[in-house]
Amino acid sequence: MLNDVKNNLIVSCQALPEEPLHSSFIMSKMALAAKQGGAKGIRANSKEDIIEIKKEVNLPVVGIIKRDYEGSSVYITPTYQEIDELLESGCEMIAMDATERRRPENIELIKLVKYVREKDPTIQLMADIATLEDAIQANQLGFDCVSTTLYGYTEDTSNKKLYDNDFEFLKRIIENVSIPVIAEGNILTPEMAKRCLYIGAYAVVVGGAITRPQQITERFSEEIQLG
Ligand SMILES: CC(=O)N[C@H](C=O)[C@@H](O)[C@H](O)[C@H](O)COP(=O)(O)O
Repeated sequence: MLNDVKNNLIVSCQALPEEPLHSSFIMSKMALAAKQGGAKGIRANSKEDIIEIKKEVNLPVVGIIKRDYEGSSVYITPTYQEIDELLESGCEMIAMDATERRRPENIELIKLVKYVREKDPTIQLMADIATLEDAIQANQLGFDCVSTTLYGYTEDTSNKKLYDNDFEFLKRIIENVSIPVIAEGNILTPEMAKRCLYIGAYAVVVGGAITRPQQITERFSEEIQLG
C-alpha cells in the first residue's frame, strides 16, 4: 500500500454512530467520490465499512476499529479482537494506537505487532502516534510507517494542532525516524496538504475537511458570525 500512496492523498471516510452520515453505504460512496477526486488510498473504520468500500473502489485501505474499553483511553484498534476483525475485512494496512498509554488488559504494543506479522505478513502496519517518543518506539518495533493521527488528541497533547508553527511536530518526527511519516489530523486545506508533502511527509491523510460535512459547515458558519 505504501508504494501506491507515496506523495499522495489518502482520504479518511469515517462516520461514527452518533454522526449524521453513519452508514457503510454512505462511506462507500464517500470513498468513490474520493477516488474520483484523485485519492490514492482510503482510511476507514470498522469491518463493515471496509467491506462496503472495497466493493465500490479498488483503492488500498488503511483499516482501523475504534472501540472504547473501560479503564483505557486507547480506542483505535486497541486489542486482538479488533485486529482479528480487520484481518477479515480485506484491508491492506492496519493502523493502531501506538502511544505509550495503557491498553485494555495491559496488552503490550509489541505483542500486537507480532500477532499481525504472524497472522498475515503481507499486511502493513501504521502506528498512530502523539509524541516523538511514540514515533521512535514505533520505528523500533517494526511498524511500516507512522502517522501523526493522535497529536492533539491525547491527555498530554490536547492543546495542540498539527499545523502549529508551520507543522513543527511533523518536521521533528520526520527528522527522527527512518520509516515513512504520514501527515494526518486537522489538515484543512489543499495548501496545508501540499505543505506537509513539501516538508517531507510521505503521504497525507485528510478526513473531516473532505468527508465530514458537519465540520465543514461549522467552519463556514463560525466565520460568517465572526464577520
Ligand atoms: C483522533 C482520531 O480519532 N482520528 C481519527 C482516526 O482515524 C479520525 O477521526 C480522523 O478523522 C482522521 O485521523 C483524519 O483526521 P482529520 O479528520 O482531522 O483530517
